[in-house]
Amino acid sequence: MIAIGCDHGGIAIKNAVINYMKENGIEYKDYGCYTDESVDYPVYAYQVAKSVADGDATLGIICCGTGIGVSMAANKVKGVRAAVCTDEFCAEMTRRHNNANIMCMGGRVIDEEKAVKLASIFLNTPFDGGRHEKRVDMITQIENGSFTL
Ligand SMILES: O=C(CO)[C@H](O)[C@H](O)[C@H](O)COP(=O)(O)O
Repeated sequence: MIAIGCDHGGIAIKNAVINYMKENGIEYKDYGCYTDESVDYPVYAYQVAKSVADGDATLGIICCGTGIGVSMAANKVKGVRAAVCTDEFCAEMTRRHNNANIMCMGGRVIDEEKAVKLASIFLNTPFDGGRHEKRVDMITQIENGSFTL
């Protein structure tokens, strides 16, 4: 299951990504928001992040105006590696190298077509492992307070 959420700044691209997932039979849970009324992005970022961190969702997508606010909030949840992506290369590399489990996008930065393209790449690209495994483990150690130089 893919967890997805947004604030008012990201609702148009979130809806486009939801349409893509519907068309492709991808199971998802939409944590809101559901209108373009102004809301507070941490409310939605937190719910998607929790869903991924708890193992309910395999991956998550969160959209706000820039993608930055939701990524900051999501990355405060233990176990989350959320990446802001604005292009195809980053959407691919953050899965292959960082094993990102959440992608964040900005509805005031990219259009709906680009958001769908980035989502399809993010959802279909596996982690490369290998040398990247150790580096991702270091991120987890920083998170746990066990990282040493
Ligand atoms: O958190 C953000 C910026 O990093 C998001 O883009 C929000 O969507 C944005 O701050 C909302 O702004 P608004 O002026 O309240 O619509």
